[in-house]
Amino acid sequence: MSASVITVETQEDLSDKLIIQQPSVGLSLQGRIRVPGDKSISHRALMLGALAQGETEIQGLLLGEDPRSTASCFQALGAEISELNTELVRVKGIGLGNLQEPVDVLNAGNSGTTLRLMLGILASHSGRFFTVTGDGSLRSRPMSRVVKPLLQMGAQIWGRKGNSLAPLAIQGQALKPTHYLSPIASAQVKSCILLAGLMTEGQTIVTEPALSRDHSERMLRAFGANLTIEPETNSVIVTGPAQLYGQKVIVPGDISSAAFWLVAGAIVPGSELVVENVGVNPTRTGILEALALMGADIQLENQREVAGEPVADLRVRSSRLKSCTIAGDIIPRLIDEIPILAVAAVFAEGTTIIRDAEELRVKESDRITVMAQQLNKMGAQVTELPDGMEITGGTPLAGTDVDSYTDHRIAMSLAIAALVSKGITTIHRAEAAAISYPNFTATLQQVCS
Ligand SMILES: O=C(O)C1=C[C@@H](OP(=O)(O)O)[C@@H](O)[C@H](O)C1
Ligand SMILES: C=C(OP(=O)(O)O)C(=O)O
Repeated sequence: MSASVITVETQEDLSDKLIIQQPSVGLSLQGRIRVPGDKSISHRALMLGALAQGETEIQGLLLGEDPRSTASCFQALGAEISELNTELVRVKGIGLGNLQEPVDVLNAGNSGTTLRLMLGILASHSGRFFTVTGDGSLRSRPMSRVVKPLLQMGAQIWGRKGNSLAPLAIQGQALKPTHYLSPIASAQVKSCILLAGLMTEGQTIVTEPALSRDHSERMLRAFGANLTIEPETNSVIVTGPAQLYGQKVIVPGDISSAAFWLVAGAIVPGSELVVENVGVNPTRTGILEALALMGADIQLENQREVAGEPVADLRVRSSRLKSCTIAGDIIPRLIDEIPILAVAAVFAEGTTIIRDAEELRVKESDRITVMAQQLNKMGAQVTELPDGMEITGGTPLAGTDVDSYTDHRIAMSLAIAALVSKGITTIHRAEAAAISYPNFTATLQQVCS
């Protein structure tokens, strides 16, 4: 059904206001859509392509700001990367150990994945000096989680606040292998150490308390690294020194981006949407399990494997949602989807509890505080917990002025909440969506018309 009014106004400071007016006649979302390429896989394809011998071809790369940051860092390190597009990006690798010393500071922008994974690569490139930084958000995010294990491997890294904050300076070294017992389940920590282990003689082992996304393991193996996985202990072993060889990578749609449409389709009455070609790697499908617990009607169709990653089309039909509790080992498998899950909980009957998610406090924004404050401004009942949120659903929302705090996932989550809020919602600094989802507003307009 048409009639919803969605406009974007660009401000003098170049930030965007996304204005969403709820239609007076019922809105329902319909159609078949695609979401942009997976952000985690896009970063890794660019990085491994740069480190490999020979050419890597990437289809379906995410053209968001974060992978652009990765591409520009690795260009500055000597890799030849063709113009970024979704059809075909070619990366001419320079081979492990051959990165150039860049003539300027490497800037990871807003991207934690770029900075943390790149640190493992730089620290192990002996004889070269690197400096790395990021935007205001990234410069406030903790880097000690990767600096500490790298120091344990003999790396030389300096930075603000006891080497815990960017900007950081790195003197590349031949590292020694380690067995790192990570206190947190983090794919960025795991991947950083595995990448450092590629050039390190012997067995580098990472053990994490719960399983985090395994895209690095899948892609490293495909590129020729010697990797052993011990699922019973959540451990990965890389034996170095490795050689990587250029590959063909096909990037599936990002389930973290699909999550906005899954929740929108579930909460907007009378909706039916199909999100095609979505990556459904089991280390990422916590959102599907959480929404199923809440009574969402989501079906996986046309399940297949594409270039080493499971893929499916996801059909969602609106339904009455009920509350649930989300905690424990599922958290790393839906960590980026918690802001949109909070929106689902606002429209569910009963009180939803989200716990063990303190990581959200150190993402692009403090996603617990920001989501609670912004949803409460719209009339929701969200209470902050130290490690999550308690959300009592069922109170109708009313549009008002809200702010993304320059966090892409917050901007898009608030836009979906606005579809079911009375009146007009204005989302300030909505341009943040382009970090992971450049054409979000266009797809929003498409499903609403
Ligand atoms: O490795 C990755 O690509 C990512 C890992 C996650 O972070 P953590 O490893 O910090 O949990 C996730 O939040 C981030 O968006 C992407
Ligand atoms: C946390 C995120 O990304 P990163 O850590 O790479 O900035 C995210 O995309 O939600």
